[in-house]
Amino acid sequence: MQHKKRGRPKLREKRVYSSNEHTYEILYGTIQEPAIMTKNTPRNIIPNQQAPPFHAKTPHSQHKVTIPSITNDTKRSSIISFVHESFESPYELPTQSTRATSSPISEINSLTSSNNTDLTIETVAALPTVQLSSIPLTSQPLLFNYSNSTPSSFTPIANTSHSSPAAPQQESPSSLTIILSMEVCCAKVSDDTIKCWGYYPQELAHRSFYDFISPKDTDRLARLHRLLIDNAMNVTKSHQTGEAAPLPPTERTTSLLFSYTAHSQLNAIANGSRSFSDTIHIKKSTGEYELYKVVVYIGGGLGADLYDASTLSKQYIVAQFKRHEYEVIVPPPQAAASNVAPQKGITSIPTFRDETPISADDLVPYYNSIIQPIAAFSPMSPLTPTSPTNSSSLNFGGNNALPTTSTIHRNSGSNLDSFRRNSGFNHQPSISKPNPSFAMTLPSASPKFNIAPTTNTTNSLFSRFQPTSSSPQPPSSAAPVHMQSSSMTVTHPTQQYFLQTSSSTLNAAASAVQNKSRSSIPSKETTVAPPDRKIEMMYIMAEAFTPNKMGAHSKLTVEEYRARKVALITGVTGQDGSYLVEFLLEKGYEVHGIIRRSSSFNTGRIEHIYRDRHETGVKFFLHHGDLTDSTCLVHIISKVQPTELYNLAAQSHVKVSFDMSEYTGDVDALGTLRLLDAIRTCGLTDRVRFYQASTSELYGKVMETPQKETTPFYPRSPYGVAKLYGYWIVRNYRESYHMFTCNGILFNHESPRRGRTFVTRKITRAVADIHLGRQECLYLGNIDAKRDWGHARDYIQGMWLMLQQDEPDDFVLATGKTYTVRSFVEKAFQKTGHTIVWEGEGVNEVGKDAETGKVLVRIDPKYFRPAEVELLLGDPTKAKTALGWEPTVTFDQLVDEMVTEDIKASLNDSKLM
Ligand SMILES: Nc1nc2c(ncn2[C@@H]2O[C@H](COP(=O)(O)OP(=O)(O)O[C@H]3O[C@H](CO)[C@@H](O)[C@H](O)[C@@H]3O)[C@@H](O)[C@H]2O)c(=O)[nH]1
Repeated sequence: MQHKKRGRPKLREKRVYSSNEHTYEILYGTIQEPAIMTKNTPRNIIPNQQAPPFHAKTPHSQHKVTIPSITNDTKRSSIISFVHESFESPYELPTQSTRATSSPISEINSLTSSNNTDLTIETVAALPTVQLSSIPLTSQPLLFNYSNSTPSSFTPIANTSHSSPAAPQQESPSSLTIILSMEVCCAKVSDDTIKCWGYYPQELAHRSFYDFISPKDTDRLARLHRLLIDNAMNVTKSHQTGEAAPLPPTERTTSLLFSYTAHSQLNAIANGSRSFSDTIHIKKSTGEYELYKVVVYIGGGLGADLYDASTLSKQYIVAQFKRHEYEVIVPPPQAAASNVAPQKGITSIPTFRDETPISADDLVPYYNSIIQPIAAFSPMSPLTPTSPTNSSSLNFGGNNALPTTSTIHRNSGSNLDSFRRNSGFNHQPSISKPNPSFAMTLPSASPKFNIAPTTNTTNSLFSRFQPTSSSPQPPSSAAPVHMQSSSMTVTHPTQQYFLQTSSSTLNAAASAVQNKSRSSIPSKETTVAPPDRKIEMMYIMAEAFTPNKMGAHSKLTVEEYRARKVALITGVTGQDGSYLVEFLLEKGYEVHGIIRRSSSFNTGRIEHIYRDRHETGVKFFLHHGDLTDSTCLVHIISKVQPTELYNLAAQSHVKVSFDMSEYTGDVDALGTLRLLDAIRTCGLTDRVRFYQASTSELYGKVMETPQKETTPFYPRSPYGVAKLYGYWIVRNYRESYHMFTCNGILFNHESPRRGRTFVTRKITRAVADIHLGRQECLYLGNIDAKRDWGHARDYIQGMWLMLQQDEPDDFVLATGKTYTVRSFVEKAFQKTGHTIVWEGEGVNEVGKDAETGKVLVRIDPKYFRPAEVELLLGDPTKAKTALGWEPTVTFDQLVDEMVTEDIKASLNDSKLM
């Protein structure tokens, strides 16, 4: 699933903010409402503070939280420190006002490490006073210790009317609700996102919500996510006796119902379930971040049954966001030092300190302590108690530490009770109140509760949740969920269809569709997913091309289509490609070439041909592409609509193929297949003639001499083997799909444009440089290998001829003469007046200048190949007979031309290639 790539972030990331949002540092604590010090407040580091294992629900009132401030902080650039933590939340979203008792920023800045000072933050929300433990200075944000001994010291303060510097008055709504899948992807999005965050709802739809929060808050969202999932699992576990609760499957929960069920109804369905809260920075469309309080709880419905683990994935997450409003008053520095002693009875929970690795298991006690069955007060639950407990008592039993997590396993079936027994953690966690706006009539039995029935029981279902008249937020769930016909087609992108289709295929489809006006794509094809998705997508692509070129050409007969004379060449920047471009342009073709993207210039051989496409009469075009990328191949072929396709691209160096065998196979073998498939995909099977650059390397350890079309193949390198695949897939597609595909089995063909790592060019360039005094010696490998060398320009014509025949076939192109590398060396040096005499044997053999005795040629075993092709000699009879093709350049002429050109190139220090 694409969105999963972004994935659930690691819990532990660096906490120091340093992005375009602000520069500040989060201090993790678990006061019920986040306490925030904002802009221009020096960064405060609150060490050794432990978050409470949960937060007991208390009535909303004003309380004071005392936080020690830290002194001598050298990182003055930090702007904001605040404390927030995932915690169980009341359903409502009370506006929070937080302030610290007065202390100017300058005073805080002047504090020293030996003069720790408490910073008191008072919150309007209901909170016990938190006494902080001692403060060994640390640069890491720590969690609070939380003591049950302090509730009596709650200090209500007068409500403050200070406005938040970080939350200026805005006209946009300050709250909104989003329905998320259980994988935290946006399933249904409030229209208010445009006003609040600047996004159209469609921009969020089906995307991971992680995309829209500050990267530094991903761990917070992850924790909320974890809490919800654990909660759901706990419920399931407790009702599936003897069975370990499995994790919900990671299938997306988006469904038709999200599309056709009102937001308010989805929201209301889950009303009353357990909720958790945190503060999270939302990344707005402007790139700015804004702090929101988010309350999340699990919604039901869509066929879900809370007590059936198999339906866990059909739950969804209701996320309510409210712009966080706060204010800060900094306490005087001298108020600090007294409240730093650690207190007995403090229960610490695992912290998220950067320096202390924490495992998921470390969190189990914490989760267990705060998680209650979400079914307890959920309308989904048949077990909702009739008189929920409101109270919350804390008794930490004097334990200062949680039990080892080895005894408590999230999924091991251990339960909260045993944990409490073992740990002395005798807390009866608070239980979310049911929303008072609901008067529920619950069944005595435990029927499965399906919010999304497929029958018209929907009405009766919702009749159980009639809102009271006094409800401040009457849910609209009284109205039935409007079910849609199951035959309805759906196109939203989270369908399994899309999940199971490779991204490259989808991309290909998308880019192809760009070439087609939407209206011309039959709606049937865009909305119905046939079994074979890839093929279907390809058909869509092929269909998509019709308005552009194929549309114009589709009415042409095959002959008329071919008369357009449009050639597409892969490997256009190579020796053969460059000659072929010239040849085809000469013949009146429109020529398109595919070039690989490269950070260095690789177009030296075609620069003299290329003209800007804005000039008039341009018939040569280049396209970026790669044989390893079928998407781009489909795209290019669809655009170019070639009549002839020449596949000259390859990793063509035999020696290199031993070092890069997989890549060679990918490009040379599968690349050929991709091209052929791309032609078919574009619906051009009977219109494109295909030339494959096969090679005499297929003969390898030759089975007969000379080699002809019928000689058995015996490749001797990864290159040869890959080319063998190419050869056979070309024949196979010819036979299977009646494509006009030809293999040109070309023996070595050289020219001044030959790459300098191939032996002929290596020799002629060295001869030129030695002749000009620019090089001392030429190092070679096996100089006794024999090759049938022709001139590339001759062979280009042979390629073209193959595609002009009535029937596709395979042809050998060769000179019928073979020479050793040694002979080539001698001939080349002869051109510059040096006669080579050979002395020694094997790797010690050297070639000396007969006149001066200077060693001009040496053997370097590094150029030996693991398996050598010793002899190649082609029989071009068939080509001569069927094509009328004959080589025109002799061996002597070839060497002469190459040496001459290399002397020129050396003189000019040409960067020809
Ligand atoms: N490249 C190279 N080859 C050397 C050297 N010394 C000796 N040789 C020998 O020279 C012969 C020719 O080598 P290359 O010029 O690299 O060509 P190739 O291996 O025959 O392959 C070329 O021709 C094929 C057609 O038969 C093509 O398919 C292939 O892509 C490539 O162009 C080989 O037997 C090789 O071992 C050296 O220093 N470099």
